Amino acid sequence: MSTTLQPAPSTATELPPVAPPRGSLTWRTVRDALPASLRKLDPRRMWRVPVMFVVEVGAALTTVLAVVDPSVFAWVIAVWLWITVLFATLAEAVAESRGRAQASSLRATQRTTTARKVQGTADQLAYGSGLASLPTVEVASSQLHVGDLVVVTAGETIPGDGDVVEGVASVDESAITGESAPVIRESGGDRTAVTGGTTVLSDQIVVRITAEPGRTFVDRMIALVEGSERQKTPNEIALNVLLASLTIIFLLAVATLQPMAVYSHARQSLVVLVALLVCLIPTTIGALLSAIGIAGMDRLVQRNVLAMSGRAVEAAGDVDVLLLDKTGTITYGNRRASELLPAPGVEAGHLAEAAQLSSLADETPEGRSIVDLTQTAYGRPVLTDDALAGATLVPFSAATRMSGVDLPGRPDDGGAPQARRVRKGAASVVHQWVRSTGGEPTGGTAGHPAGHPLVGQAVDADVESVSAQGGTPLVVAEQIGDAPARLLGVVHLKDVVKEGLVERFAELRAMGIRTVMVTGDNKVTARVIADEAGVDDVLAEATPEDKLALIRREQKGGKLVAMAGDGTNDAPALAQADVGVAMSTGTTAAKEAGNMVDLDSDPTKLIEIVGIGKQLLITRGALTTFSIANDVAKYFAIIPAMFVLAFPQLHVLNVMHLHSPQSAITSAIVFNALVIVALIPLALRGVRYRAVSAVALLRRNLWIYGLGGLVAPFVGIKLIDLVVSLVPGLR
Ligand SMILES: Nc1ncnc2c1ncn2[C@@H]1O[C@H](COP(=O)(O)OP(=O)(O)OP(=O)(O)O)[C@@H](O)[C@H]1O
Ligand SMILES: [K+]
Ligand SMILES: [Mg+2]
Repeated sequence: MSTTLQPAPSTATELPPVAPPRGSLTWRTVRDALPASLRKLDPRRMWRVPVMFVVEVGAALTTVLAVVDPSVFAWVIAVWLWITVLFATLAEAVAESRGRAQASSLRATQRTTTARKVQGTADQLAYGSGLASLPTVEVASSQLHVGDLVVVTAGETIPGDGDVVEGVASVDESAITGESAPVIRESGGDRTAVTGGTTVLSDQIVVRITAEPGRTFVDRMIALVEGSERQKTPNEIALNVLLASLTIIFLLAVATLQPMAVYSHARQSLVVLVALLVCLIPTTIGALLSAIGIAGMDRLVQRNVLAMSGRAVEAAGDVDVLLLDKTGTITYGNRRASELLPAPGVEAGHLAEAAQLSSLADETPEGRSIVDLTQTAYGRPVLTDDALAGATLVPFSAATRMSGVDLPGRPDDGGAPQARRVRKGAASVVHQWVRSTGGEPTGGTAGHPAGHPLVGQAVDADVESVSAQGGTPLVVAEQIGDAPARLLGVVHLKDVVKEGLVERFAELRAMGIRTVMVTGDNKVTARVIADEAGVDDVLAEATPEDKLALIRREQKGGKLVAMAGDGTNDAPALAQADVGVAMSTGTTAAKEAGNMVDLDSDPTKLIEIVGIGKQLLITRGALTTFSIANDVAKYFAIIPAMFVLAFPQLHVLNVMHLHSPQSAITSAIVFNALVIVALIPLALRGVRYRAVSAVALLRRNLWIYGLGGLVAPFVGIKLIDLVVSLVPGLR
């Protein structure tokens, strides 16, 4: 197996076209979005947003009235009502336009390529090596099916989504992530997944296809960014119900206004009543609601995160607990063997040989690094595959936390006279294994036939010291024949804590979010790393079931839980979490279990995801506040002006001194429409968001958007009235 990566041959890769900056409303974006916004005027679509549907019906009605009984006033109102609806559909179309651009550049990666398919079955996987040398046939990538094995060599395009089952390679994923730095993909560990359409830069890998053509990751991504899969979230539905109820209330209010008006000899025309209704119902938020949701998804996509549901994005905004795994999340994740610590009375060479033997068929990066170390630092020749003839492999799993090999005795052909079993893994489980053979791992002699007095304590001390440095200790033990197993020593796996985590976790704490590190590693290592990284809590020696149980426990207590993970062992927990972010490098199981995928495979991005979720909720809240405050203010701004002729006493309330009832109502309608356009950039960009507590944010936003919403109509309507009053026919 090749573990050194050859330098990458240079390949020209095109980056996706740069979309206009978020939240900008240039002529170009408007022009591009115009056809889509006109299509969205279809009442069958509009119906889904009741507030805007009412406006559209009102626009149609006033148009008819203007035709039947033409007047400048009626036409102006009709036109501005249509503009109001159009601004709403425009907001949504502009929000979607980025996704459309991204989708078309993604489609470009979906060309059919030729794949070299291995003529064999997955059974040949048993030894985890030698697949690439099997005979292959060339087939079109569109003909590949789940379970097929394909060989991909430097310079070739990976023909479909899959898991690397053999080898290690550097891969250019820029076609999908826009990130030009190559990434490592390798078999066995938590970096196995590859995406169709990406290019192998160096070395050779064998990939097992995991998605049928047409159902690949890129297909899903296209559907997502285009918004065709977007469904209203529960929160959006609730808000829509609220807006619809307000609409009905105002509809009744306006309907009952007429009898009173007639009674007081101030009968209002139908056009005025429709205009008044539109002014009072929450059109601002009704028009922008969908754009806010799309923009939130889009902000995630810009950070290379794909959310499979809008619900997940919202949940991210309300998260209470964040679970992070240690290896690869808090640490860099390239855990490598750095040192062998033999037990007293054990030759270093003997420990090295046993460590190598038990790692030969271990396809995890840790396993490979052990083989490397025994060769480079301990000069062990590489054992040939022959050394494993007739052997039974015990593969590593997160549930057993141990791996190894059982070799048969081969006295007849000059091999070892007795059967031999070697194990390596977490200290506690290797201890258990030693006990199961009748050995005593902690006692003075630690099952050592030579009866060395200090083996148990010495190995324990080494485990402790490796852990105290934040390393992962693997204990190696061996059993010859039927004799009790004995400890041979410790392998030190080194990993480094990522930089800048302390600050990020502090930020989360300020937002009121608790961080918990969950790891399969031992308590001491876990504690050391947790302290260095600054997480709030730690769960060590966790099996996949423990992770799942922890999430369920938190959820029972009413908490929303987010988790980042990459391993197959994380999949159950990712599925259970309210927000499950799978690393794109991770295993297919993990990617299918979560409700978000991070293309950059950066678990600390959870922090940004939480920020984006919060920003989405805050933006929606702020604009709802603004919209309703605005409508209330409009009521007081225009009602006195409308009735001032009938009730001269109202003049006291007519603080705005609007020109005439007609100009008042026209100005209010124009203002109502312009507010929507004015707020499109904010809806797309999101309200500025800082890491402070939810209560402080709420208070601040109530002030800004509540008060702003109350004041704005008075200023805006007055200014527009000054202009409108100059128009003949509206005076
Ligand atoms: N290749 C291996 N062979 C034997 N034992 C291993 C191997 N890799 C890991 N272990 C042991 O199993 C334990 C759990 O594995 P692993 O670290 O993958 O768990 P995890 O739950 O994914 O936690 P994390 O990834 O956060 O560290 C390790 O701490 C180590 O003791
Ligand atoms: K309104
Ligand atoms: Mg892991």
